[in-house]
Amino acid sequence: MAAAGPAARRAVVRRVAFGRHRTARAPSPVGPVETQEFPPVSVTVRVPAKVNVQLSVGAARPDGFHDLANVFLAVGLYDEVTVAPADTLRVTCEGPDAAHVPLDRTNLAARAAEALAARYGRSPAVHLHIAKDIPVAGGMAGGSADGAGALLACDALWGTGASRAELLDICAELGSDVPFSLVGGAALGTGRGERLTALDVGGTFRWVFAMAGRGLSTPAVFREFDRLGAGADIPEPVASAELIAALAKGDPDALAATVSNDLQPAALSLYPELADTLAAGLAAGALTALVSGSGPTTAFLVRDAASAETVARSLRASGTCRTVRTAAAPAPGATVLTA
Ligand SMILES: C[C@](O)(CO)[C@H](O)COP(=O)(O)OP(=O)(O)OC[C@H]1O[C@@H](n2ccc(N)nc2=O)[C@H](O)[C@@H]1O
Ligand SMILES: Nc1ncnc2c1ncn2[C@@H]1O[C@H](COP(=O)(O)OP(=O)(O)OP(=O)(O)O)[C@@H](O)[C@H]1O
Repeated sequence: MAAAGPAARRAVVRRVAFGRHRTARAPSPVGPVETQEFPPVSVTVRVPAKVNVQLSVGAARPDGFHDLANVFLAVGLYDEVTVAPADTLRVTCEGPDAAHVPLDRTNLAARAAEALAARYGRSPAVHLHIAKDIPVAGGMAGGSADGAGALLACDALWGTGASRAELLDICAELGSDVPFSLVGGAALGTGRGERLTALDVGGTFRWVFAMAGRGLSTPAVFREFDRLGAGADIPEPVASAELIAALAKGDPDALAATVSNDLQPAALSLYPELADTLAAGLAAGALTALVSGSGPTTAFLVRDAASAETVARSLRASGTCRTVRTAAAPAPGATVLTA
């Protein structure tokens, strides 16, 4: 599953090095030709979005975070992060939501470059360009994807050779969702979601996503979860064995029967119109409908590609959302693209 695994990473980086970078040939009339590799000119990494098929949330911890049983599934909607040497660290972004993406050092891609540079005692001066297709503030880990993508791209550009464990450590410092953006596939996240155990997926799951008219702030949704649950006894979050079995079987009906999201009531409380989107997708034949993570993107699991088209068409016609996309899962994690 992990396209970002050490062996895979070495392989792709080598592909980039051989495919794209200048190789100097020293003139040598006799004897073997000497070759010398130059560092890459730029590196592009593709990173998937996620949907949470189970999101069980415990009580607020003293540090303000919540313990989770968080079953992530990477889906085939992608951002691409390109990194190239520059005089100073700067970020640019293109895509339908680009206007909502911060271009200063609060951008998760910039923070990732700074974190890796600090660890290796080097300058973080790079130009990071984000081609953004994942909705912003949509509950699909778009910023996290850019953080993981920038980290892997800088690692390849600078030839730092950081281990997978080191990269995952930096990811966890950047945000709870960032480690999963690096590894992709499917995984159970415990702790605040950053401690990952890979899960088997036995087939392709088809999804339709409805993007909402505005975003929701993740901290605000967790706060609303706390407000709605105030005074109640909040159980420890536990992963569902039935759901993990459904993923392993690749069975969409079984998965539809077991998905859950404890943040959904909080997201609906802050954005009540999402109930109309969920109802429209269900009426069109989706096997199940849920808010993706902290929302407000809504996710519809369907049986096959034909059903995805039907549900997508109905959602577009319903007037209850901004845009509609279809995607398959699982998707690989952050991957260096061939030069
Ligand atoms: C809702 C999810 O997307 C589900 O995968 C994640 O739990 C959120 O992950 P994220 O966006 O990477 O969030 P972080 O950047 O780590 O945290 C942002 C804020 O969300 C809240 N937060 C996040 C994760 C968590 N387990 N408990 C929390 O209460 C905290 O208020 C935190 O300050
Ligand atoms: N590279 C980035 N892309 C988008 N937003 C970013 C980025 N870096 C920082 N941000 C900030 O993070 C906020 C949340 O954006 P993001 O798209 O990651 O939300 P999300 O998908 O709901 O996150 P999650 O699903 O991980 O909770 C944005 O409103 C923006 O201020």
